[in-house]
This record gives sequence, structure tokens and C-alpha cells, in this order.
Amino acid sequence: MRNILLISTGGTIASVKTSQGLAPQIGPDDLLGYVPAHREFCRVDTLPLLNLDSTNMQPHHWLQIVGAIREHYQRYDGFVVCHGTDTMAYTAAALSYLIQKSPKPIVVTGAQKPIDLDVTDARTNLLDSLRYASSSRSHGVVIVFDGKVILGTRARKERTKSYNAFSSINYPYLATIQDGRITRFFTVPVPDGGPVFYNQLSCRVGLFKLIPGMGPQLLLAMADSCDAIIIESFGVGGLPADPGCDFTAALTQLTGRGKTVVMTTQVPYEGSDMAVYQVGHLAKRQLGLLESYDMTLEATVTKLMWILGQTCDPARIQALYHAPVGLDTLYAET
Ligand SMILES: NC(=O)C[C@H](N)C(=O)O
Repeated sequence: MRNILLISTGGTIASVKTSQGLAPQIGPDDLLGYVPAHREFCRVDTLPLLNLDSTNMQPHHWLQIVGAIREHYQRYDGFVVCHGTDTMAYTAAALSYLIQKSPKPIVVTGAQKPIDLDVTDARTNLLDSLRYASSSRSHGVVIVFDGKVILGTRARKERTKSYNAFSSINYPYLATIQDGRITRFFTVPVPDGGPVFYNQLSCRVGLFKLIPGMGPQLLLAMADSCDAIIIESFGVGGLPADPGCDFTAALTQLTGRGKTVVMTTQVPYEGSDMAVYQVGHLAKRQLGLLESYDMTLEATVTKLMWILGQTCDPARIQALYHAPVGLDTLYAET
């Protein structure tokens, strides 16, 4: 029988109704009490780590989760982290950078409805997660939700209310879980030499979402508090150069100040490719912008936080950014 550590951090799964709306109050022992069938395939210990609506989840909380997994890594075969859905994709991506090459599974899960309701997705999600974490064929950071297994670097919350809240972006689902049966579509090889833990992040990463008519002033204002700025542009990625809102001078200024600037897209699927159009080509070739290609925004943000936690050397930042981690990108730029 496999030994699993269940770590609770709050979220709807652990919430109860209060006069001010849902608030997380159910601890991990009680969560486990709702899924007695887990006893057929695993032994579970519990760790009440945090009690947050995931809107309040901060990078220092990610480091706390990593610290807990690191401390108990040798003692358990797998880990299940119960988490709110709102920022779950960020946490799963952050854990994928902070715990690399893990031969043991680290499953992040949650629910759209509290576990104490009669009609809820919480019990299925928790039981599926324990089952996936109990398999010797599982490893690395994943989200298990609504019967799907999604790579930690590829998840995005796409629905605010439905049970099928999460999608895998620009990458197939690893597996489905239905009626207790895991169907694996392919096996991601376990990298040698793991696990590798990291314990530093930088919060000096910002996001600038472009809308028509917006000038570069706000972007420039971000420079004081950010070492890396992600520009969420249109289509495959480009920068306006209209005389009324020309971004060229602002970008030259930012990169001249040593800022890392990454282009990503507002379009949900298929990613960026700045070389396609003149509006992107110039920014990439002349202004030295990086781009996210097929990476999710969540992965781009947390990868930059992880990189800036280690170095401020531009060449090293670029090299780390372009090196795929946890299959976060299928593009390798040299
Ligand atoms: N479904 C949920 O878990 C939403 C909740 N607000 C959270 O992210 O903590």
C-alpha cells in the first residue's frame, strides 16, 4: 500500500457557507473523511498547512508548500495538495519550477463546490487525486480535476463555475480518470537526478495587457517595480508603432535598463510567433524581446519568478528562460 501526504491549503473544496460567503474552514482530516474509499489503495497522513481562498495565495505560500513537500519527501510515495481553483494553475506551474524532476507524484486538486454539499465535484476530485498519487507510474507535478490529468505547466482555469474548469493548453491531457480507472494516453519519462528543489522566487514580475488605444506610459511606469515585464499582445504577438502610441522608444528604454521583456498573446490557444508579422519581427530582432511561444501565461509568470530568484544576469536569464522545464514549452530556441 502506498503512503500519501495530503496537504490542505484551503479553497472551495474546504469551504463552508458563512454570512459573508464561502470561506475555507474544513481541515484535511475532515476532507479525508468524505472519501473513505481511499483506504482500499493508500494510507494517508494529513498536513493542515494553510487555510486560504486561493485569491490570497502568494509566492511565499508556494515556497511554504515546497518546504513541506521537501521536508516529508523521503517518507511518502506521493503528495496531494488541496487548493482553491482560482490560482491553482499558477501554483501548479510554480511547483513545477520549484520542484523539478520529481520521481514522485505531486498532485494539485480542488473543487468548484464544497466537499460537504450533497452535490459536489470535491469528493471525486479528491479520490481521483489520491488514486493518481498512489500509482507507481505517476510522477512530477500535475493537476487532477474533473477526471483529467494536466501537466503542472500546462493548466489554465477556463470556467468559473462548471466542474470542467481546467484545460490543458497547447499540450494533450496526460490521462483521464473515470470510475476509479486511470487511462494514460502516454507516459512522460522520469528525468534522472531528481528531485531538485528550489527555495527562491522574485516577485518583481509584471503583466501589461495591451488594448487598442493604449500608449506605453503605463508600461514605463511598471519599470520601477518590475525586473521582468510580460506584454500580453494580440494574435501571434506584435507591438503597436502607430505615431499616437509607439512602443519602440519605451521598449528600447526598458531593455536598455536591463529589464527582461517577454511577449505573450491574449489568444487562449496556439501561442505566439513574433517572426510572422512585421509588427512582431522588429520587436523581436531589434528590441531583443523574448516570447512565450506555446507556454501558458501562468507558466511564463512563474518561470520568470523562478529565474529572477536565481540570477539577474541577462545572459543567464535568457538561457534559463529558453531551457524547457517540465515540458512547459516544446520550442527550443538557441
Ligand atoms: N473553486 C474555488 O476553489 C474558488 C475559490 N475562490 C478559491 O480559489 O479558493
